[in-house]
Amino acid sequence: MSENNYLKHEYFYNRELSWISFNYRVLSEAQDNKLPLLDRLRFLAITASNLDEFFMIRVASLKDMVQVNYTKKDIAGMTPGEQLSAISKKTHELVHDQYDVYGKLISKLSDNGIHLISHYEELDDRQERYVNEYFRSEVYPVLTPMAVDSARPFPLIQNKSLNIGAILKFKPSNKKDGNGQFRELYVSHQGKKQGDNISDTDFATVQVPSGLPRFVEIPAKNDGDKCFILLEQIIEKNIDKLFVNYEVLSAFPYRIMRNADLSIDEDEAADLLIEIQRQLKKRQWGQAIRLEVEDGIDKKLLKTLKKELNISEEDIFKINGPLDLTFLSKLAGIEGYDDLKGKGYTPQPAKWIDANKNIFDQIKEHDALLNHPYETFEPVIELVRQASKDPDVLAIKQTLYRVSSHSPIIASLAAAAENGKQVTVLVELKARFDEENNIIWARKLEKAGCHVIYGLVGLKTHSKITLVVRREEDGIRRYVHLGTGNYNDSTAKIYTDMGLLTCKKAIGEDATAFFNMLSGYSEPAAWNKLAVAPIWLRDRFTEMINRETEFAKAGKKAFIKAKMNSLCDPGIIASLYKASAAGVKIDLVIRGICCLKTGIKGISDNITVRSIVGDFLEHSRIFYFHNNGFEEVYMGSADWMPRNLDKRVEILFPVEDETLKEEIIHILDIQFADNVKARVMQSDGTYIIPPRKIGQKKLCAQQYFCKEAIANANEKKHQRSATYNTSFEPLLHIDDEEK
Ligand SMILES: Nc1ncnc2c1ncn2[C@@H]1O[C@H](COP(=O)(O)OP(=O)(O)OP(=O)(O)O)[C@@H](O)[C@H]1O
Repeated sequence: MSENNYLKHEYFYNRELSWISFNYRVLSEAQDNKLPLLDRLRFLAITASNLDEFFMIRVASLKDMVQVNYTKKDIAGMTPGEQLSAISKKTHELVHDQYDVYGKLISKLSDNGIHLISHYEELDDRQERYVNEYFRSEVYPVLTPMAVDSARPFPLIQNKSLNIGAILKFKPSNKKDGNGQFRELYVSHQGKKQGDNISDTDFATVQVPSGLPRFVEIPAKNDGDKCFILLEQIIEKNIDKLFVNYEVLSAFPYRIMRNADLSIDEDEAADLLIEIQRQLKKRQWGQAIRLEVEDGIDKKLLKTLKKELNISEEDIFKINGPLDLTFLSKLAGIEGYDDLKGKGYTPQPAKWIDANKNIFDQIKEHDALLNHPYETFEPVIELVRQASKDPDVLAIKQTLYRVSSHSPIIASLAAAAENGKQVTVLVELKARFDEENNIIWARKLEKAGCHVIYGLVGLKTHSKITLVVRREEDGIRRYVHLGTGNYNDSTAKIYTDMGLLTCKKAIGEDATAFFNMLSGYSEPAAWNKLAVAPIWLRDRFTEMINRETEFAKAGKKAFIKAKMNSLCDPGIIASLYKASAAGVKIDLVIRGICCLKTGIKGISDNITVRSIVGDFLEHSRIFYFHNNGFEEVYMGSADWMPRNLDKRVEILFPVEDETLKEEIIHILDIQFADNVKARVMQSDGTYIIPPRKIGQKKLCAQQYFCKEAIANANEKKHQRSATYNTSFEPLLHIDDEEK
């Protein structure tokens, strides 16, 4: 059967619904009462920010399709309209479940002495005085109350902003608050008289300032407790002070989400930077696609919002709790309360690289594998830092996608340029939601004398590669770092990513060709080792999958193992189905979206899919092909998604050193053995905790790797000290008591 026979709608899950199922897996972490309370709060916040992004990008894009009457079905056979209906139903359920969890967590927090005021009526006199004073001194000066009437149009409400809408009634001549002369003047200027419809009730809105802390600590009722109130509650309580001469009939918070997708026509944009900056301004005012309001909101207020924001019923979310739960991530970091938090983890010294030694000597001796965040990101920072100072280094080239705000890598690159080295930085400006930040440091690098290039027009450069060219006794040597995650030292502490440090000639030559391709558009005749998207990578993956199919057909052992964030490429999935049908065993760890269905008779019975959601964000992309016993292991920046394979510049690189290869296979195998955080996809698309056989121990892959990294670091320490016995028992299992 050809691949096309595997492209039937019934063989695929819709990607958006699969994503919602992923966010449910994150939510189930927030529901897990074995986890520390504040960690659960953090997971709940993640589900909220994930959902925001989902609406702004995916839902917005489907809305665009519906608007232009695009009715083409997706791979699962759903039109954009059908997808939107299904998404609306599922996200309403998800939000309901989020707030169910929220209620439970808040009540548990309260049991532990951390109280979050849910309505200002709960305040006692002392707290009320505190809140009113806080409003007067900190909040009031920042607010901009905006009245809406026939002469003043509905203001542009910012994307993701939290606002308070109010229905007001004019109170003429209230001596205490002024006598209403200004209002009368205004009314008369409109040619209206007192008592005309404008003076009856008005709508007004005020933005909850995003620059002020979302939650404010106030005196607690009991000694030793902590008590917080949300900023919108403080404003709601004092809203009459914003609208003197009015009676506030009702006031409720609301939040809107707008279409934030940037579809920059890069072919036409003369200057990419200017275009992005222009788009950034525009983003604020995209079409409203979601309105969140408090359950119980005044009907008249809701009607006004609905009309003015031009939003349909299914896009309105009535919420039983505070809007925008992303504030919980900050609350989860509250000082003290260590008993309510996880133990935390400090990335350990890397197994293969000693921070105190010359990094080039070490890479020359042996390729090095880095396993973040279990091992520190320091060797990557150190590579660029030492290169910036090393008199023998001639050039540094690096792709940068998302960096931390005070990136030591940026500082080293700038220092290298100032030290007279050729520094070329390929900056990907279009990393979603990060554009403004990216422009700032790109300019900083340019000022320092780096060649900053902005990638290929129309193709996002998602690869993570660094090349250091060094003059050595026997000639020029190229040192390369290749990774699965961004050069971001902050996220490297919480995202699981892998890296390879090597000075193998073949990879060094490819690295040079890669940068020349990006800066000079010169296409190499052939690559030694790397497979690069968008031209070569899809074919390479397909060939390697098909090769396993052929081995299986020939009655040989055939095995594919892969780990990635998302799998939704129809072509790759069809190749996997074909391979499975031929007898190839395929084990996949897919954290997020997975459009592949397991358990289809004769199609995917040999495929297993599991997802791991844990304290660290699973982010590495690893690929294993049995290759008739000549095992091949690859890592890279690309998921099996059309955007990665066809629209981005991505790199897949092999790990050829036998010891490192074994390490990676071991890393994959531990993830396949996880029976704590893993969830296994069932043939109906649900995910379940893998059942444990009697006597089988619990194994949590992330905890396992933490312990292994600690054990490796200890072993290294012991080796250095002559007084220590060097024998060491590697940790093999997590204790049964462990969560
Ligand atoms: N432990 C966790 N579990 C689940 N989700 C998490 C966790 N930690 C962070 N996140 C969420 O994951 C999001 C980032 O995931 P994503 O796969 O989009 O990463 P990325 O760096 O954008 O990927 P890419 O390499 O494709 O650019 C964050 O915005 C955050 O909301």
